[in-house]
Amino acid sequence: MSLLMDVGADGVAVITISNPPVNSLATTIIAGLKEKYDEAIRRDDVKAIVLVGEGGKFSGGFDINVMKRVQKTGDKSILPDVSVALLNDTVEAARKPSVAAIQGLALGGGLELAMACNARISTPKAQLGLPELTLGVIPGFGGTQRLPRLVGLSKAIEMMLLSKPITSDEGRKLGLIDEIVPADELLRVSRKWALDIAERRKPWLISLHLTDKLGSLSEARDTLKIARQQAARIAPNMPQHQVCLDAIEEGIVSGGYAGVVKEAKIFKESVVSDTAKGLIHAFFAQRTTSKITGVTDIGLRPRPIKKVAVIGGGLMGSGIATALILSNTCVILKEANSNYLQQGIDRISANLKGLVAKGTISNDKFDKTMSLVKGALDYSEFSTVDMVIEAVIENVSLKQSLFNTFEKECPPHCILATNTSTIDLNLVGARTNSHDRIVGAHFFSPAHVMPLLEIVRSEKTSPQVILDLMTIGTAIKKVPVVVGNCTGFAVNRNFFPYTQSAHLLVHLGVDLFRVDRVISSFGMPMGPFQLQDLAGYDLAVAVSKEFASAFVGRTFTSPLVSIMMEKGRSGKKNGKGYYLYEKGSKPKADPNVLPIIEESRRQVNILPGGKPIMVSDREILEMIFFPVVNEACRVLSEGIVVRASDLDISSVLGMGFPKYRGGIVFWADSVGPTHIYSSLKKWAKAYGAFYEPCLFLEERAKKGIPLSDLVASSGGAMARL
Ligand SMILES: C[C@H](O)CC(=O)SCCNC(=O)CCNC(=O)[C@H](O)C(C)(C)COP(=O)(O)OP(=O)(O)OC[C@H]1O[C@@H](n2cnc3c(N)ncnc32)[C@H](O)[C@@H]1OP(=O)(O)O
Repeated sequence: MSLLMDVGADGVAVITISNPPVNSLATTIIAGLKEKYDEAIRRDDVKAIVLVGEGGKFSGGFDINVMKRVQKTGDKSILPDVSVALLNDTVEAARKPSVAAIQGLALGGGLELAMACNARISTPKAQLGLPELTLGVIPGFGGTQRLPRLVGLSKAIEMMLLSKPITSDEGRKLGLIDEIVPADELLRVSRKWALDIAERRKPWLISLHLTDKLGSLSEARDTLKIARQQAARIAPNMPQHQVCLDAIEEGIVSGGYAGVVKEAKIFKESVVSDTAKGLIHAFFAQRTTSKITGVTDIGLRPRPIKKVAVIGGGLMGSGIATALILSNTCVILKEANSNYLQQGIDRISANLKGLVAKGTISNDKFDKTMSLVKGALDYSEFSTVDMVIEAVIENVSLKQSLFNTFEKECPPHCILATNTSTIDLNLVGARTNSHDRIVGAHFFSPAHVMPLLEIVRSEKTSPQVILDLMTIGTAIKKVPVVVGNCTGFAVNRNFFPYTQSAHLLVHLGVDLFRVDRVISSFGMPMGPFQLQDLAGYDLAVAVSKEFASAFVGRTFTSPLVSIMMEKGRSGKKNGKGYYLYEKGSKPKADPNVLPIIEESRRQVNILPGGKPIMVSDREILEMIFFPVVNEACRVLSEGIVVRASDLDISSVLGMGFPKYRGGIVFWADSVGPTHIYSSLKKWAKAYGAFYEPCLFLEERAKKGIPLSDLVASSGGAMARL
């Protein structure tokens, strides 16, 4: 980490920020910037200043580790005073102009630093944005004030509220960037701009003083009002959106400086909010998944995977193939007959057309991408593939025979992966001698959209194979999480009690639609019953049987889905589930389901004293999620994941657990293991073994140890991996 200042014969001081990999603005960098500026302003041989980032990136923003430290210690005084002391009083108030020379990216505090300069020169395609809201904080280095003044209020609000970066080319059109130049011209042109401003050949603009793009006060108020309504709709549980608008409004009503002061105050408060704690935890958790002891730290290098065979062109296989070809990997799609093969190719084509319709890819890219997939009815080309991903139905003997064939037809280096969501890897590979290269590649449906990839390893899977799959997973834009081998792996196993506890509550007399409402307002994308409508009832029945046999004594089997099917309801598939589905309108709760629920309640007959239980919304939430936490504890204690934060990120990306709550284990620790344990114990006594807390949870609750602290575990944890 360093900050160098080099003063040229032309009188331009070039200050280079160097803090790999993204030149984040660590506190020492910020202190160094202040020192270098003071020196540059003092020195007679300096006429102007150019700021640049080392290694092709301007800056990825304020060092997020500092915010994490504040959250841990509660000590806000370690947050440096950047917006007033550095940017306002030093950079912008200097007698010598500054130019930001931007390459690669200028995000968050990085862009804010650039906006305090008097001009910004950029290379093409640099990413510019203020993504602070995704971390639960607001821009805190003047971004809420300078961005609206440079690009206009509406665009600035859009960039901040959606945390959506723009390219420098778009920035040039908007007025954020003054000139686009090739990388090898960046420094020369930036120096010239700096001297031109110093010598008044170009205007000396101070972003905070600009007002021409703000519009009238009444227009601004209307824009802010609409933005507030949108924010309330898209981010109901996230306060940072509204307070960001408060800071913007202050600057418009009372002037830029007042806005900067208010923004700094709100920023500091937002750093310690629960939302920021959850989102910053998730930021690091997601990046930590790429570090696996014994795999990524032993000097192995990923082997190139150029060609992949996908077996089965059904929903999963075609989704996986789509994800691969979208990232330029050649795919051979193997099917059992030409009819199925055509259907598989059509599904891939439909997936891509969906992306064209959304504007995600162009028609040209569609053609190029489709040309990367080739259909096959035999194994003649398998001798050239680097990886096979089997995505056929969950039938053990079919899979065994396929893997036996792969072993014969594929080259010895080829990775043999299965997309099974349930079957033991050792069983899948039982008819091979290739256990070291057999691995689970568990995608989530739709596979070309869902970001999570569970990489399932058996005790025999080689580190090289795991590393290769992690690498291709990242290349196809998935977040790979390495997990151990067990029924349901990490995500499905962890979340089976979610649906079951929802069903149990309904059979204890709680209104089904109320359960869904409580869970959606907690932040899940939809309630468990609406999810069941969407996923399909056949799947619900099959999965429920699977878990009932794997986890004897801690499952709840509900007849409700079967009765729904008997009554001609199949969920969203036939438009009639717990909800009614009509094209163009939102799902409507169907009151005709109530007699079906009554019938199911009669069959199960567990209403205490024949009467429905009385529970608050908070209790509903806890009765659904505490059993999930309980299973998470078992997953942790069995070492199915290497650290608790992997389960957090899996729950967020695989199940839609609200990211701003940090993931399932992080949330559980914020609620407190003691409360979770005692609640489960109480419900186990009243309603049965489904709620019985596991030993891991009991131990942590009694000793006051956080669930995420695996080191403190008394054995068991990580034993498998
Ligand atoms: C007051 C201010 O307004 C507040 C702020 O500025 S808050 C910060 C705002 N900036 C951001 O939100 C950007 C966050 N970073 C990113 O989105 C992405 O890292 C990126 C687009 C910059 C680069 O992405 P990519 O190349 O895929 O690399 P990625 O793996 O994400 O990051 C590389 C490393 O840099 C770290 N990093 C990235 N941005 C960082 C930051 N702002 N602070 C600290 N570390 C950061 C990551 O944790 C990761 O560390 P690791 O190698 O130890 O796991």
